Amino acid sequence: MQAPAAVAASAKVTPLPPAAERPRRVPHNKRREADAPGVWERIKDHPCYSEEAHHYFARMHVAVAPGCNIQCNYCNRKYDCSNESRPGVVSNRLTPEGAVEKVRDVAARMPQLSVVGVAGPGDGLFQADRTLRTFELLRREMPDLTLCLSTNGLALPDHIDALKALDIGHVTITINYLDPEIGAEIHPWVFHNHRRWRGVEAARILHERQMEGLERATAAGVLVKVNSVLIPGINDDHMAEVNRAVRARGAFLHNVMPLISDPAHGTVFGLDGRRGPTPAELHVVRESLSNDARLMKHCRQCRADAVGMLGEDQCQTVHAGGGCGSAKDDPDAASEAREAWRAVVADSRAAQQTDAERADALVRAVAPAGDDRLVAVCTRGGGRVNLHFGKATEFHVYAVGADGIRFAGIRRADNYCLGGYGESERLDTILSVLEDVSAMVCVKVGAGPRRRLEAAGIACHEDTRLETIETTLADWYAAAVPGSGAARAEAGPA
Ligand SMILES: C[S@+](CC[C@H](N)C(=O)[O-])C[C@H]1O[C@@H](n2cnc3c(N)ncnc32)[C@H](O)[C@@H]1O
Ligand code: SF4
Ligand code: SF4
Repeated sequence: MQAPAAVAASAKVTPLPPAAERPRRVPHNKRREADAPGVWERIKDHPCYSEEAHHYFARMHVAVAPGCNIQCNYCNRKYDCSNESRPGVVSNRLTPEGAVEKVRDVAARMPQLSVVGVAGPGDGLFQADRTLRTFELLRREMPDLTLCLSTNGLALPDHIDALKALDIGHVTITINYLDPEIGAEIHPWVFHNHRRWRGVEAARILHERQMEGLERATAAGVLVKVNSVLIPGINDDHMAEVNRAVRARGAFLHNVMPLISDPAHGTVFGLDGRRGPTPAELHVVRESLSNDARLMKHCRQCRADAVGMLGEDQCQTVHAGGGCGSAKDDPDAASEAREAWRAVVADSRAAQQTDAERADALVRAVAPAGDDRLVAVCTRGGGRVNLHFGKATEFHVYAVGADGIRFAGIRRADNYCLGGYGESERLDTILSVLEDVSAMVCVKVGAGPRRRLEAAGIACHEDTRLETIETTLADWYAAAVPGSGAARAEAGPA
């Protein structure tokens, strides 16, 4: 095989970054993430199915599905804002042929692209012919890309065979409730069997179809992710039951995500003033589900036309046709570049494995029982502590303690530093999203924000080595937790 640089040159793609800058994250979660034979192979390149993979691989949503067969009180597909990043929002709707052209264009410039999904702006199985046609064209032209679908599940039982025939092995179903009384508070109507159903009857139909779709999809070997929107006061006390039910029916991952609610979005919940959960409330619910590895915690609740690595959406530049260069279409060269990127990632993973496993084991060995701390990490990717506090637009939160180093979620807030000065109101928001966090780890933090963070009980730890997150956290832990430094010295270097 050609060297990555040669492949990149021949493909006229964005060259792979120099070796020193390439991500070198360790798949220490691999065993936790994939506990059945063959599963790791199916998730290792999927940025949504594997937290570890999202440091390496990009996804692209193609907005070929405008219509929807149900109504959710948190969704308003008419509202579109180019600066807004949340589900259902989209700037351009595509035909199947237009979608393939877009994917071809992005793939030629982004060797990290591994997954193409249909995720709205409506439901991919309401006008299923558009979605299936898109998959068929993509499967034919770019067979190495993983194809993926998100649906509310109402029409899923009717399309399992068609999805299997196209080798669609990853499907997400949104399931917010089991009890139709609760469901009726979330979904006012569904359109099924040529008529509109309302209230509890509608919610019962949706529930039965979701369970049937889930069972049939998992029986057909599809890796199913279940999305549940956590809506305080409606389904928060119900979430454990939902979790048990979907796991019992073979769901691979459960993504409990916060309600996004704002009157400006024009949704029923937004206009009613129903709030989403705070990050701390979301954390408590996720922890109560206690099946850590099978919970997705790195979801960014993307737009229906999102493109790029999770957390750094490039859809505006890509859809505007600029920003990434102007590579000529050349599917073979782009496919070789993707292959080369996968090889780079495989090497990096192998090389770094020991490092993070050792850090994890070290923390387990030295942590006093019951000591579990949440730490917010500033990273711009690659699994490293490599970002200044003032530039962070999201914090990767880890639980560090007797259970080792566990990824606990992403907390988003606008960055504090606005080029030379800091924004006090933004710091207020950051402090509120980090309310249950006991430390913040970054490359550098200014004296002003440090004072406010520390006054709020958040210790600040600077580390300029650009080390992996796990190694930095193990070092921080040894320094921060009384007694663990000495134990660490006995255990040897991380
Ligand atoms: C990618 S899917 C779209 C496919 C399909 N229509 C569905 O809803 O499952 C969008 C996901 O975002 C969720 N979502 C939409 N609006 C939301 C909001 N305001 N807050 C939280 N989640 C939301 C949906 O429930 C769904 O899980
Ligand atoms: S199913 Fe999806 S697209 Fe349809 S209303 Fe609900 S969130 Fe919106
Ligand atoms: S919304 Fe969540 S699951 Fe879907 S592409 Fe974004 S990160 Fe992945």
